[in-house]
Amino acid sequence: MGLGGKEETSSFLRGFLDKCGGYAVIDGGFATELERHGADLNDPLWSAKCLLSSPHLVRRVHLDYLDAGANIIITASYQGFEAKGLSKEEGEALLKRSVELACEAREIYQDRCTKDSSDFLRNGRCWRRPILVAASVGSYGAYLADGSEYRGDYGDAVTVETLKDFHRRRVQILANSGADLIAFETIPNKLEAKAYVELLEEEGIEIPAWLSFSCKDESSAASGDSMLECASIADSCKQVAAVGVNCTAPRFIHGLISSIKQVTSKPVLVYPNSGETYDAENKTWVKSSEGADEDFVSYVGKWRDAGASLFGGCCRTTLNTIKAITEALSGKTSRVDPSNFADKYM
Ligand SMILES: C[S+](C)CC[C@H](N)C(=O)O
Ligand SMILES: N[C@@H](CCS)C(=O)O
Ligand SMILES: [Zn+2]
Repeated sequence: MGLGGKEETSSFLRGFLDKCGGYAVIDGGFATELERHGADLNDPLWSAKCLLSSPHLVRRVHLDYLDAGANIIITASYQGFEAKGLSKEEGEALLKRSVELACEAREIYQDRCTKDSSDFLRNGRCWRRPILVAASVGSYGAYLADGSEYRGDYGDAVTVETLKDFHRRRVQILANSGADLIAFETIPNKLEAKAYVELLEEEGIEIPAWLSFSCKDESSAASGDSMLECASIADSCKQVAAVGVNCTAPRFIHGLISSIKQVTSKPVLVYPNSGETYDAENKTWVKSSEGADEDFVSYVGKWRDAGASLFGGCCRTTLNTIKAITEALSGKTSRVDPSNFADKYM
């Protein structure tokens, strides 16, 4: 979906949201769905393991989220691959493959809509609409595989320069992979936000990006850095098309949207997790002392009223979460009527 420069980059997501009827649906927990299909992700590569062992499953999960109503599917490139038993070349090929698989799923979905419009009429599964592929870049903490994407405690030895160097190659590759945007996900601190913004500028990245933070309460990123500061850093960069929060307990989302809205007019995205806590040692999720709130969909209307415009789910959310979000938004917005979408957008 080529863009013609930074001016277009900044308005790209707004145009997309207009086409979606004002609000867009992001997919749900990707690894969670892989595990539901039997994938064992107890591996340093985590969900990226399936790019090697079961690419058909990666494509299938993307397709399932499209069937659930997603407008944006996020690639399986979340976990950094360096020094995880792969050569540099193998790691780079895997990054490209992650985008190809998502693009293939989109193509299959769109072909199915074209060829079998009766499918749409029969069960509402297939409905032509704008769909973007977002290339995931998980934080440095994700790569460390010790749960530090939920703490942001990288230590004094890690600087903005360290982080830029760590992320540079992955960002260059994903920017030229055919993805529509880069999803910087689960960012736990302002240091990494600064590194991403500088990297986007230094490398002259021409596809848009979003910056999405993991947070520990209603007003702070996981490290304790203020959300106001984190979102201001994101706001300062032209290539950043949206700012938001992911893999965070639903109970904090409303306050976080208010903080973000105070410092930016860019679109706000939210894709919370189930409210459980990640146990990095065993690579499992445990009930939080405050309880899980899997069924957060009833809050989507309130989050929309607070100013968010992109909604999805992160870890431990499922196809049902995304179906319910799609339903909640289509009941309340001017999302395009599927029956005349083709005339307008295809
Ligand atoms: C979003 S977390 C559940 C991803 C996995 C983590 N980086 C790990 O390797 O343990
Ligand atoms: N896109 C990633 C985010 C993990 S926090 C996933 O859904 O697995
Ligand atoms: Zn998550």
